[in-house]
Amino acid sequence: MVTIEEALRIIKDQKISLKSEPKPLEEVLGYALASNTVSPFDVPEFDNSAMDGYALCGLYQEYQLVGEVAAGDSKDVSLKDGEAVRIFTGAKVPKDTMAVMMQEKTSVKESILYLDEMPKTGQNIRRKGGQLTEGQAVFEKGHILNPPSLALMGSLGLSQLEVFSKPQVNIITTGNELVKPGDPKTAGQIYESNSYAISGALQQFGFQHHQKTQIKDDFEATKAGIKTALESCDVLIISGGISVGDYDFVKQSLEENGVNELFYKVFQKPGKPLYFGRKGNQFVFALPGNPASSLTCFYVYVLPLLQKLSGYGNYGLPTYQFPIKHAYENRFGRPSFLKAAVVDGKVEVLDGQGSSMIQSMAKGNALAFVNEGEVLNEGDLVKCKLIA
Ligand SMILES: Nc1nc2c(c(=O)[nH]1)N[C@H]1C(S)=C(S)[C@@H](COP(=O)(O)OP(=O)(O)OC[C@H]3O[C@@H](n4cnc5c(N)ncnc54)[C@H](O)[C@@H]3O)O[C@H]1N2
Ligand code: MOO
Repeated sequence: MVTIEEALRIIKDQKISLKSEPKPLEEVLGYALASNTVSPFDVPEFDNSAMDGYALCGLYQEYQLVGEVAAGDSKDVSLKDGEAVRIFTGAKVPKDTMAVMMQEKTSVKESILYLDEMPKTGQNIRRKGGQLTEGQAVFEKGHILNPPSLALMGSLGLSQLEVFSKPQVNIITTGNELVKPGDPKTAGQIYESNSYAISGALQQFGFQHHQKTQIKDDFEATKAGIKTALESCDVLIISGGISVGDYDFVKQSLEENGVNELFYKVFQKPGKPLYFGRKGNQFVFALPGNPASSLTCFYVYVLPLLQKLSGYGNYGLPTYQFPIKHAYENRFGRPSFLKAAVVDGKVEVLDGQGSSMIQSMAKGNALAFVNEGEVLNEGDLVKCKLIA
């Protein structure tokens, strides 16, 4: 049995080699960049107008109107002192423009432009290189591409990026009692639900599973199922069959498939019988079958590994501290990730902390960490991971 810290440290310390691939800009959200990016040109590339209005040459309150420049116009307009042109947001400002006045502060009579106020030098002009200059560092290798990053890369004209590949994930669920939702079931059977939670949590963080297999509680079937799954994945996530029952065959089947144990059992609730192992460059998590245990272990342990394998520098859900809404004592005898709801900046520990209870987790949005035996008073700060 290891502590939570030891388990996380073992995951963090895994030596891995990252793969990279070129991908189109449309498909790189959530990927980490595999190389540094510098700006190929100044952004913006030319002085341009921040407003719909008038580009002014010289600083006066009256000008002779001599033409128009729209966004995208490439013609070179030159202005003489005392002249102005109609201009629109994003349009290249004529050479010698001193300022742009927004149209709401102007009036025009017979080609004479009148300003309601004196313009100021540089007013409403977005300068060449104002955001980035040619050759300037934009992102370092490892930067995780979020929507504004995609906009920035697009604005640099980059249609394809070199990113770290994401791991291929397979899922196995185990249990004779499990029936696919929608299929008929008999007494003693239940509907299989963990794979939907795991697959959903994968999607929540930009991953997806490749194969999903359901295996009966049978040693040979488990061994064969694991062998097949390991033929096509970087990370195998198994749910159930990892405890000490007579029908829990996962651990032995992993050993017989050449998977080396890195830890088994974590001093925590839920998810005590969690297993983590490695075979070459492949990793295996066997998550305890109880629905809340399996999903909690996904968020706390599986997600950081998947992100590390995707080239993330910082991985795992961040921890935030919130004051607790009510007094609470952890009487579970183990450090606990409690199903909780963070609302209006306060955390509430929800009813229904059993490892099989998924309803409370579904209605909440956080895992609140409370140490073994810890006694909290209303307002005390609690470490939380937000899961929704
Ligand atoms: N003698 C002991 N018994 C148990 C221990 C222990 O230390 N000693 N640990 C308990 C804890 S803690 C957990 S968690 C479970 C984990 O057991 P397994 O990983 O072997 O899981 P199963 O026995 O296969 O299933 C547990 C529970 O979850 C339901 N389940 C399983 N898979 C699914 C699924 N895909 N969808 C929905 N529900 C699922 C299953 O029906 C069981 O009710 O062991 C305790 N026992
Ligand atoms: O620790 Mo067990 O994982 O669900 O209660």
